[in-house]
Amino acid sequence: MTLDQLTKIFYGTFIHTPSFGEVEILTKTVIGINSSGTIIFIEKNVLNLSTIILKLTDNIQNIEILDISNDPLKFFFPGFIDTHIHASQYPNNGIFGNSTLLDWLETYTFPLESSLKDLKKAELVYTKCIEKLLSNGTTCASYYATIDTNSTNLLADLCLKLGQRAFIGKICMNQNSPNYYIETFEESKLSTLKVLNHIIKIDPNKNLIQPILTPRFAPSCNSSLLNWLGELRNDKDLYLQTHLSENLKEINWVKELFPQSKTYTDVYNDFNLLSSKTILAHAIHLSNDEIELIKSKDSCISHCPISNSSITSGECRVKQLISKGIKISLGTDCSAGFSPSILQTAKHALLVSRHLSMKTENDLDKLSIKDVLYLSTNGGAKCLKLDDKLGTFDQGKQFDVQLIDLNFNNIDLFEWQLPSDKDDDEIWNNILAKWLFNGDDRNTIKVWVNGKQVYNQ
Ligand SMILES: Nc1nc2[nH]cnc2c(=O)[nH]1
Ligand SMILES: [Zn+2]
Repeated sequence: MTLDQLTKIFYGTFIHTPSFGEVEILTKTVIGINSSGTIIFIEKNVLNLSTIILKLTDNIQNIEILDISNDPLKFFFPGFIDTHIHASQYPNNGIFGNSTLLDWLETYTFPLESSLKDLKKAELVYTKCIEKLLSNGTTCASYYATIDTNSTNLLADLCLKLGQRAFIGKICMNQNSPNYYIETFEESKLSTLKVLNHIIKIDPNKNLIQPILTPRFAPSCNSSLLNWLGELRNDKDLYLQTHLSENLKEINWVKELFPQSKTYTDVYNDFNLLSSKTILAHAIHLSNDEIELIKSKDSCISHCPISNSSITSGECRVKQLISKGIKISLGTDCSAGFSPSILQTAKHALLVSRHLSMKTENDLDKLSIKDVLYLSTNGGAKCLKLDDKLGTFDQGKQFDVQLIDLNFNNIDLFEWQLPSDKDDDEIWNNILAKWLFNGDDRNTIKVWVNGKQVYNQ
C-alpha cells in the first residue's frame, strides 16, 4: 500500500453485493483512493475519521475528503453496469407502439440509426444518452452505435470526453437490411478495422474505452461476414456482443437462414463467435442444449426485462440460467427498453421474474432485491471480465461509484425505519427495498469513474 499516493478519502456507509443473493453493509467505513482512482485502503468500523487520517498522513492539505457519515440516508453504491444498450436508439425511448421485434426494427429502429450518419445529430443524441446514463449511476455501458464508422468513433470520443467507461460496437449488417441501411462485406470489414484502430488510438491503455465486435444478429450477417468476425475475435481475443433468441419469429427465420446449424446458439458457435468475452442479449427461448453450449463457452447473457416486456418477446428464465452456472447481468436495451436506468431495469427484472414464477408455478424463479442489485453491479463486472476492477468495494479495484441520497420526496422513510448504531440488517434491507421500488435518478447525487467525479446533481 503506497499511502503517499492517497488523493481522496470517502467516509460513511458503503453497500455492495459480493455474490449473487448477498448484500454487505459496511457502515462507518473509510475508503482511500490514489490519483488513478484505485482503492488503496479500506478501513471498517472507524468511529472517528480524524484519528485515522492522522495515522495515514501528515499532509492532509492535498487530500480531498467526503464525509457522509452524519447522514443516515446517504450511502455509496458501486456504479451500475449496463451490458446492453443502443446509444443510437436513445431518442426512441418509449416509442414502440404495439410492435414486435422484426416490425419494430423496420418501423422505428433502422430509420433512426441510419439518420445518425449526420454527425451533428449523432453528437446530440450520444451526448444526451451518455449524460443520462451517468446521471442514473451507470458508470460502465456496452454500447451499440450504428453501421457508420464515423458515428461509432464519435460515440467512443464522447464517452472518453464525458468520462464514462464503455465498450463501443460498430454494428455489422450486410444482409436482410433495408437498402438505405446496409453495408457490403468489404465495407463492414474496413469499417470494423477502422473503429478498432480508432479506439486503440484514443485509449491505448484501456483506461475507459474498449472496442467490442458487434454483428447485429445472425439474420443481418451472411456466412462470410460471421466467419471473418469469428476469426478476428479469435486472433485478437476481442469482446463480441450480439442478440440471441429474443423472439419466436426471429428464431424460425434463423433456422431458415442457417439450416446447417443445429440451433440459433449453434450458428454463433459454428462461426467461432462464442467465448468468455461474448455478451448475448436476451437469450429468452433457449433449449437445454443451447444453455449447455453457452455454459461450456463461458459466454454471458445480458438480461433485458423492460425490452422483453415492451416488445412482447418473452420472459428470460434468469434463475434457471444462474443455477446452470451462466453469468448474467442487466441491459436497458434502449430503445426496445424504454428506460435508460439500471435501477428501473433491476425493478422490472424482479417483477418479470414474479410473472415467470406464476407461469411456471415455481417460487425458485423469483428474483430477490439482493439478486437484482447484484445483477446491476457485480454481475455486470463478471460478464465484462472486469471483476478484478469493478463491481464491489475491494482494495485494488477502481472507484466507479454512485452516491445515493434518499432524502427526496419520492421516498418516505419514517423515524423507526432509519438506521441506527445498532446496525440492523433488516433496517438496511428495507431501505434498499424502498430505493429499488420508489427510487430514481433524483437519488443519485454524485458519480465517479476511475475516482474522477463525472456527475454532480
Ligand atoms: N432489442 C433489439 N433486438 C435486436 N435484434 C436485432 N437488432 C436489435 C435491436 O436493435 N434491438
Ligand atoms: Zn438490443
